[in-house]
Amino acid sequence: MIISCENVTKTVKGEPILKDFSWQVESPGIYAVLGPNGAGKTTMMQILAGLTLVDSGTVNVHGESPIENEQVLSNICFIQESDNFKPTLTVGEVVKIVQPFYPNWKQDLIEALLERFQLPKKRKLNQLSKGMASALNMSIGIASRAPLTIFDEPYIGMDAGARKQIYQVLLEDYMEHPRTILFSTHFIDETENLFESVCMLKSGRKVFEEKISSLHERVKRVRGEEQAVRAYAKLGQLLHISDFFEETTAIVMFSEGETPTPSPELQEEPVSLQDFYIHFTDSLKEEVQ
Ligand SMILES: Nc1ncnc2c1ncn2[C@@H]1O[C@H](COP(=O)(O)OP(=O)(O)OP(=O)(O)O)[C@@H](O)[C@H]1O
Repeated sequence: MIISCENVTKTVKGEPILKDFSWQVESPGIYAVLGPNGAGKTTMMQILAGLTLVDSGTVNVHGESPIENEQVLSNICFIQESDNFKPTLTVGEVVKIVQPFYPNWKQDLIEALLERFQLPKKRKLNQLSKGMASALNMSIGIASRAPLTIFDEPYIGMDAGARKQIYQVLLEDYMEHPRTILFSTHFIDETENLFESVCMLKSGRKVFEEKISSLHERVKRVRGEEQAVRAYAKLGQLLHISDFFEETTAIVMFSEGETPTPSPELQEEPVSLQDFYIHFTDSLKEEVQ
C-alpha cells in the first residue's frame, strides 16, 4: 500500500480540519486532490509528508508512519508554493542542497529543466519572479523522481504557456518513470488530462474518490426535450439541470455498472472533471458541514 489513511482526525486551535478521513492509494498514478478553499487538502498532504501530527487515526506511507521516519521521508518529495529556502541562495545552490535528499534524483533532468524554464544557476531566489520560483520548485519535484511526489498548487505565478509546458514535462517523465504523484489544484480544466484518479475533499471529509475513466462511464450529460431529460435523470442522481430556450441539459451520476444508454432523442455530451467537480460539490452543500 502506498498511502493508507484510516479515520484520521485533525483539529487546529479547536477547529476540526480533517474529520474521519480515510484514503487508500494502492497503485502508482497521478492523483488529483481537489476541494474548495479550506477543505483540508494541504493539511492532509502535510500529514502524509510527516510535517504534522494527527489527533487520531493512522497514517502510513509505504507501510510505515512518516513521522520522523527517515526511510519513508527519503521517498517523499513535497512541493508547496511557499518560499522554502533563504532568498539569498542561488538556483544552483538550492539544487545542490536538495539533491542529497532524494535517492532517485536525476541531475540531467534538472539541468534540462533549468534551461527549458530559463532559470540561470547563478540567479538568486530573491531575483526570480513568482512564476520562475514556481518553475524551479516544480522542476525540483519532477527531478526528485520520488516514489511519492506531492505538488500542492505549485504553479502560482506561472503563465499559461509555462504551466502547459510543465504539465507536459511532468506527464512525459511520469510515463517513463511511473510513480505516485498527488497534485492539488484549482485549475482543473487545464490539468484534467494528467490525472488517472481523483480524491475530493470538502469541509475536512473525503467526499469522492474514483478513477477518471470510471467517472466518465458513470457520469453523463444529456441534452434534449425536458421530459425526456428528466425521465433519464430519474434513473440516477441528478447533479445539475438547466434550461436554454427549448432545450434542457442535465448532468446525472449513476452507480457503477448501472449507467443506462440515453434514449435516441437525447444527445449525450462529455462531462469534464471540472464540470463534475463544480456540480458534485454543489450538490453536497447541505449534506457536508
Ligand atoms: N496553522 C493553522 N492555524 C489555524 N487554522 C489553520 C491552520 N492551518 C490550516 N488551518 C485551517 O484549516 C482549514 C484547512 O486548511 P488547508 O490549508 O488544509 O485547506 P486547503 O484545502 O488546502 O485550502 P486551499 O485550497 O485554500 O489551499 C482551513 O479552514 C484553515 O483555515
